[in-house]
Amino acid sequence: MELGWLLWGAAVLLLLHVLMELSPAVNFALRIGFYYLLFFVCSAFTVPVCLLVNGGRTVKNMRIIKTVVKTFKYFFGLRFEVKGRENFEVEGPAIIVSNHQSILDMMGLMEVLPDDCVQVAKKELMYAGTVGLIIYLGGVIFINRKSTSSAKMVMAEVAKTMATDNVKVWVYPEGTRNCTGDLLPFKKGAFHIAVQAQVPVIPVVYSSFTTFYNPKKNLFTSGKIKVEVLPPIETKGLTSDDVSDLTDRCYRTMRETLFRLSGRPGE
Ligand SMILES: CCCCC/C=C\C/C=C\CCCCCCCC(=O)SCCNC(=O)CCNC(=O)[C@H](O)C(C)(C)COP(=O)(O)OP(=O)(O)OC[C@H]1O[C@@H](n2cnc3c(N)ncnc32)[C@H](O)[C@@H]1OP(=O)(O)O
Ligand SMILES: CCCCCCCC/C=C\CCCCCCCC(=O)OC[C@@H](O)COP(=O)(O)O
Repeated sequence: MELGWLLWGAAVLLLLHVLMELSPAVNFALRIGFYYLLFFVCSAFTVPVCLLVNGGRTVKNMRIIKTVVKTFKYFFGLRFEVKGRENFEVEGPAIIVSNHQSILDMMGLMEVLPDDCVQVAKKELMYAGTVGLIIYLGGVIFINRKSTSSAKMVMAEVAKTMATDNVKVWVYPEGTRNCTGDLLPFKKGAFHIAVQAQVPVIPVVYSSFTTFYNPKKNLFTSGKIKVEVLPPIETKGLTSDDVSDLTDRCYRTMRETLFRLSGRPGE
């Protein structure tokens, strides 16, 4: 009986292997499906740990989440090469901005995430089952992208509380995923809060995923991701009139860095 189950298991694994070899679409679906499953299952196990250790919603839970998510890269053969970590060592709060290519960014985020740092996320993620629950417990700030006024109100509140809570805030200024190897124009929310709170902006750039990950081409192989944490950009003395310039400056620096890290000639 047991031998029968073993043979069935081996046959299913063999079939999956053959299908993956034959069809890039199956290969992609299985790998990305496994990625989702890891998040879903690990979140379910991590929720009680966070509740037991820290008692509820707090940024301290991010340390636990980070420890778990940092192991995921080994399943997918991904390597991160990080430079400039020392640039996170500013005293007090800061706004961290980075490029956002795909859901795989969650591994890159956790690879470099400094302590006491919360992220701004679309509110829909709160309803992603166990993942929603764990990111709620981690202190993630949820915004409603369909309502500019409500998103701005939440961001303004963040600008007020980040100093008192002494937290850093991680924002994806492109506002959505973009896996083209370039940057989308930046939204200004992150830069408004940096100026309102008079805290530095720290840009973080991840090299393009396009050589190993492309959902349109069913591509998802192993690969290396270069990450650079850039020097903080000060905002002391800046006013709301300077937000556009600050946004442009940050965008240009990050775009140049993205192209350099991705081995793409600049424009
Ligand atoms: C153990 C297993 C664990 C499993 C889990 C593992 C890992 C997960 C753990 C944690 C990770 C969670 C991280 C999740 C990542 C989620 C990523 C996302 O969800 S990205 C999408 C959401 N983020 C954003 O959208 C941020 C960027 N957007 C903005 O900043 C926007 O500006 C906005 C504030 C959202 C508003 O956007 P909207 O399109 O509605 O308007 P505009 O940007 O066009 O702005 C209009 C106008 O208003 C001005 N403005 C904007 N903000 C402000 C402000 N705060 N104060 C004043 N004025 C503001 C802006 O400048 C425009 O005016 P003008 O055109 O004149 O310049
Ligand atoms: C009972 C409900 C069950 C729901 C089950 C859902 C299971 C979901 C399981 C795993 C989800 C893993 C998601 C990890 C977090 C990904 C963060 C992310 O990258 O979000 C994208 C967002 O930045 C931008 O969104 P868009 O590009 O604008 O779109």
